[in-house]
Amino acid sequence: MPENNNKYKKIGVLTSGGDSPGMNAALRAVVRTCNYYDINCYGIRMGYDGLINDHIVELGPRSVKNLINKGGTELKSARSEEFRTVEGRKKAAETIKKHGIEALVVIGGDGSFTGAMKLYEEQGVPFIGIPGTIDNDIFGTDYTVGYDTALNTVAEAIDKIRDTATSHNRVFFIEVMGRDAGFIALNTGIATGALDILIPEEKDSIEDLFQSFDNAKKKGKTSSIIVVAEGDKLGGVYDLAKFTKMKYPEFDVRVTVLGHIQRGGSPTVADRVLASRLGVAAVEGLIDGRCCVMAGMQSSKIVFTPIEEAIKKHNEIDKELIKVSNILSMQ
Ligand SMILES: Nc1ncnc2c1ncn2[C@@H]1O[C@H](COP(=O)(O)OP(=O)(O)O)[C@@H](O)[C@H]1O
Ligand SMILES: O=P(O)(O)OC[C@H]1O[C@](O)(COP(=O)(O)O)[C@@H](O)[C@@H]1O
Ligand SMILES: [Mg+2]
Repeated sequence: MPENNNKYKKIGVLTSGGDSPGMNAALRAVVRTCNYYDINCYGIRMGYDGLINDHIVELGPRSVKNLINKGGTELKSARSEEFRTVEGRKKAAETIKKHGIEALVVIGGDGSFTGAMKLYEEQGVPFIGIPGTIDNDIFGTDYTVGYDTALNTVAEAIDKIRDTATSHNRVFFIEVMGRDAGFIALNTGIATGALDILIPEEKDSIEDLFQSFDNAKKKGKTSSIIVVAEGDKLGGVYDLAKFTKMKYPEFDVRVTVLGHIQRGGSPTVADRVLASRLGVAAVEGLIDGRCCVMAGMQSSKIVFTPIEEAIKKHNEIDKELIKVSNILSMQ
């Protein structure tokens, strides 16, 4: 029998915040690792709402069969307003106590980790986080679970838009997800040969955008794709399209908002492997007595990062990527 130093007998697992492809693979890994170490695993449905409302089911290795390839989250997710209150978190702690759950694995993003930290500080419930969000906006891991799948979904969609953009000599503004982060926009922009990429981390100006159009005209380009992160500060895609049309009345401008298709679909191999490794690491981390950390992957190695750092610090946008995009798009 493998060693379970911390003597945990019951661990709960939940998915919270925006779902992401690979959350199911992480769940499967957590459940099966618990079983390996002779720990009973409890699935909490609907994120923190499930803790508050006692929606808890015991999960064994067979309960997570046929899940590794499925998008979404079998446990379901929620953005729980009640959990943001001290009262809500008290109710959550009562449910945890009632079931004898001793620690949690929280699969989610920065918001979910903030909530878990408060639950620990106020109610003493230990936890380890697994970064599950398409946004890749969490410090302490090179990639979050779901990001790679989202990149591929976006690239496939933009490739299709390129076909019609080229056929009609059109300019397309394409909005991709990322409330506060430009990772999806920057990487898919490079991958799809965007003329310009607008992200919240960079100070863009409309003049810079117009300069890209002027340059494209000079180079003889007849259609263009501009990838815009949802959280870009310059304005939304519709305003950008309007201003562009005002400046260049001869342009045939269209807008596509890719929206929630970016969050669905079967996870890529990279996401499945990442989720599986982090799921095992999270349970083993708890067994080793770790708390209030996030299991992440840096340079292909498991790294545990204090949750405050994971939330507060930010993965910097790699300036080299911006340079690559600029060099390649302006030729
Ligand atoms: N400051 C906070 N205090 C307590 N709970 C929070 C806080 N921020 C987020 N949460 C909880 O975590 C949930 C998920 O957070 P959210 O920001 O929506 O997604 P993500 O975890 O993907 O970033 C919220 O709905 C809420 O229940
Ligand atoms: O599905 P919702 O609630 O409309 O949220 C949309 C947001 O969720 C995300 O897809 C993921 O964000 P989180 O991981 O923080 O939940 C963002 O990119 C997007 O802005
Ligand atoms: Mg978030």
